[in-house]
Amino acid sequence: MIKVGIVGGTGYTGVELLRLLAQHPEVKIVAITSRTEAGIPVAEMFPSLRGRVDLKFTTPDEAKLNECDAVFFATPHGVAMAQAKELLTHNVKILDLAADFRLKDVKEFAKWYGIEHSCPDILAEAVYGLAEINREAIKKARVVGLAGCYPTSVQLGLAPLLSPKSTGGKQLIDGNHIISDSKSGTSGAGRKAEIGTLLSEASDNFKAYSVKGHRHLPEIVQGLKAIAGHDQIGLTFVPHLTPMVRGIHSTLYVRLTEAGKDLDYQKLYESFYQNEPFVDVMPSGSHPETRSVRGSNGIRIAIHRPGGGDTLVILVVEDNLVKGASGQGVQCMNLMFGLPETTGLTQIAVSP
Ligand SMILES: NC(=O)C1=CN([C@@H]2O[C@H](COP(=O)(O)OP(=O)(O)OC[C@H]3O[C@@H](n4cnc5c(N)ncnc54)[C@H](OP(=O)(O)O)[C@@H]3O)[C@@H](O)[C@H]2O)C=CC1
Ligand SMILES: CC(=O)N[C@@H](CCC(=O)OP(=O)(O)O)C(=O)O
Repeated sequence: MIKVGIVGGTGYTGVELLRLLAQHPEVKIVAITSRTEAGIPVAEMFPSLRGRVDLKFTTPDEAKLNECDAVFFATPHGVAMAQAKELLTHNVKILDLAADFRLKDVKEFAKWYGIEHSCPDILAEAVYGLAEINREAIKKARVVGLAGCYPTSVQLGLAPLLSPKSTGGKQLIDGNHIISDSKSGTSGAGRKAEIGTLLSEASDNFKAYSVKGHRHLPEIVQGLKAIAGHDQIGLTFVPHLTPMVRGIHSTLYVRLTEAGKDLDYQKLYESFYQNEPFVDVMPSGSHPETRSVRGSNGIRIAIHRPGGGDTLVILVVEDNLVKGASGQGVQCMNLMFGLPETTGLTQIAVSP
């Protein structure tokens, strides 16, 4: 059994990790931390875990994280990098749900996250945690910086149009003018008390935010450049807050080039994702719904070419807490420990 610790067990991604790992046949959860709830039984705080998780929250200092095989950080940005060195000296593998190990450029990290990176050497060896793109590197990684929630939907939605594996090196789209119109449920903002996510503020309401620049923009651009193998990427990314709890819906708009006008994009996507257990390319003309992935590690994609014109519209849905966070983490952990990638992740979505 893989001995797993979770730092930040009271947040939304932390409790989602508990839900998934408590059902994982190869995992034993041995430590779960909370500074504010230390000493409280996990199942008292989350009755959904009664009879399934028999642990109490401990402070991060008391938790025996060095004795784990893997530690998940479901914490704010900056926490994982402070503990990474110590854990690595004890051969503990690290999976960070925050952004400490995502952006490779430390100046960009400081600019967007407002903190200096404390371990650039570990950042240099860390692998970006998006299994469909980076599978082989994740298998060998000691540190994985799991992809962000919005970035997962945008990168997987665009990868077949940019990756030389499917384009054969041709520029099928104008990479400098990509638009991502993305919407998230309120759980994306975490469990902390904030006015914007109060029921009376967020329900019966809909708005864009961070149009000037969201911290996921550099992460998505970095990822798209890596997928494409060139730097000609320009992205307009506009996130929105929707009155739902879980789910992300990204609507992606791209302009086809002359070289890309005569292709069958349905076939291109189906072929690119044919062996991916968590990516469902829906039949042509579909309109995927967020509830079709709610609680599952699936991501559903549909391709449209309105009026047969030069604009391709790609619709992508995922559960931000599963494929956008904790499920992605378990998928990467499976790869790091040589397990079948779908182990513990075969839940069907809760729909309706
Ligand atoms: N919500 C989402 O959809 C997604 C979130 N993420 C990322 O995952 C991380 C966790 O997100 P989320 O679960 O939403 O956050 P929450 O705010 O819901 O939870 C944060 C957790 O971290 C703990 N924590 C806070 N500060 C510290 C600290 N300094 N040291 C140790 N533990 C700490 C908190 O417990 P306590 O204070 O009691 O210790 C709490 O359990 C964030 O970095 C977020 O950006 C990534 C993808 C999607
Ligand atoms: C709705 C909402 O507020 N979403 C969050 C993003 C989710 C998140 O936690 O970001 P990471 O994936 O980088 O960890 C936001 O826009 O800041």
